[in-house]
Amino acid sequence: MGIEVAVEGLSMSFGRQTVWEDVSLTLPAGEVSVMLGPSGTGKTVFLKSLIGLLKPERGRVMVNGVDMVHASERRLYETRKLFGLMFQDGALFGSMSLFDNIAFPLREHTKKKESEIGRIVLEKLEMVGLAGAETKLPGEISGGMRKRAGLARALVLDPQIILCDEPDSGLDPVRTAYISQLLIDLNAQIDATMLIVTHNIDIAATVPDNIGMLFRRNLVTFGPREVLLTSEEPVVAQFLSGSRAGPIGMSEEKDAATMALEQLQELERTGGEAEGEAVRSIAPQLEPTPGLPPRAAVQRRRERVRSILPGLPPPARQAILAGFTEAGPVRAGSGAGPTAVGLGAYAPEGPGADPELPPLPRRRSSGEGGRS
Ligand SMILES: Nc1ncnc2c1ncn2[C@@H]1O[C@H](COP(=O)(O)OP(=O)(O)OP(=O)(O)O)[C@@H](O)[C@H]1O
Repeated sequence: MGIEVAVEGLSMSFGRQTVWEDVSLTLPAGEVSVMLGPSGTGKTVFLKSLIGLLKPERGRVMVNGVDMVHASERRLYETRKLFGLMFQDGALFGSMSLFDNIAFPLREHTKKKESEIGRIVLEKLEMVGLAGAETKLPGEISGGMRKRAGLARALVLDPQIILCDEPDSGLDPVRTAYISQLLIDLNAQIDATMLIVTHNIDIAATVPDNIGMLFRRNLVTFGPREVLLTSEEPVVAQFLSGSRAGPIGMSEEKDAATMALEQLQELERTGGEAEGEAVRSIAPQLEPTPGLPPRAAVQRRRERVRSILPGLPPPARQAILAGFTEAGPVRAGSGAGPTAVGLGAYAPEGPGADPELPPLPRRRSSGEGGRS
């Protein structure tokens, strides 16, 4: 099972520029969390701070008893092995084949024999739907395939925490739906704690168990997905509806006069109806592809959320309780949820299959799948 990541009072500045301050949250073990936020609010900086690549000036990041902010280089090096990091662009070495790129962490950090390395690399390539592409160079494949290769590389050391920086950037909506499904499938298979940084509302609405949002140097919210998805906070409502009316401007923030004028225009346009209400129905969460095991995190989360239910806002409470009584999450392609509309399940295998899209994951046993 994945490891919990506890962030306590974290503040980060570059010189006189405060990126965010006093951020506290816990990524629950084995659950999938998303961090949203407009451009430039410090999502990538947050991700890098978790793994100790950047040093916030205050606060702690506790992983397995190690504080990633203050630990010695030796302890950091050891603890980083628990992490798999998927960079925005895949961060592959252009002159190396996919095989060598994915084998790189194994050759650097382990003493495994080449035969064992080969077995692991091919297994991870298959997990991300890239079986057969091992001899390709990064320049010979699409952006979506490069992202999946980056994910395969993040998996080779069997991480217990996976950090994904904008897995959807540069991808069309169909490829984004595939990567969403892939992330849920991976969580089902390895039960790792996952944090995904993204602007993408479809990913946020359908993939994670928990969602947070950074804005104006603060963590606006972090908690069960239903809390943000039903939130009436103006910044959240604007972000979810993709509207220009609200506190988020072209350069992240707007002045008060511009906001007041926009609110007036919006009131005139809608005749006073609350902006964004139409998008407040919650899309069902994706579930693993049939044949994969159910996500172990689902049951753990249910118990965890039940224990904090009384302290949550009423709309979130209602949505959570409704979710408890419904049949459960859906898969991309089932027709439910914004990402799912019009998509098939995974691409077909065999002749004529789209080489850009992953094949159906290998089935573990015919009796598994679905949710108990
Ligand atoms: N190494 C660095 N040195 C100085 N400033 C930095 C550094 N890294 C990031 N920043 C600044 O920190 C701020 C947050 O950047 P970050 O890339 O984390 O934002 P983001 O929310 O991930 O944005 P986007 O969604 O556009 O990728 C930006 O103003 C950026 O210029």
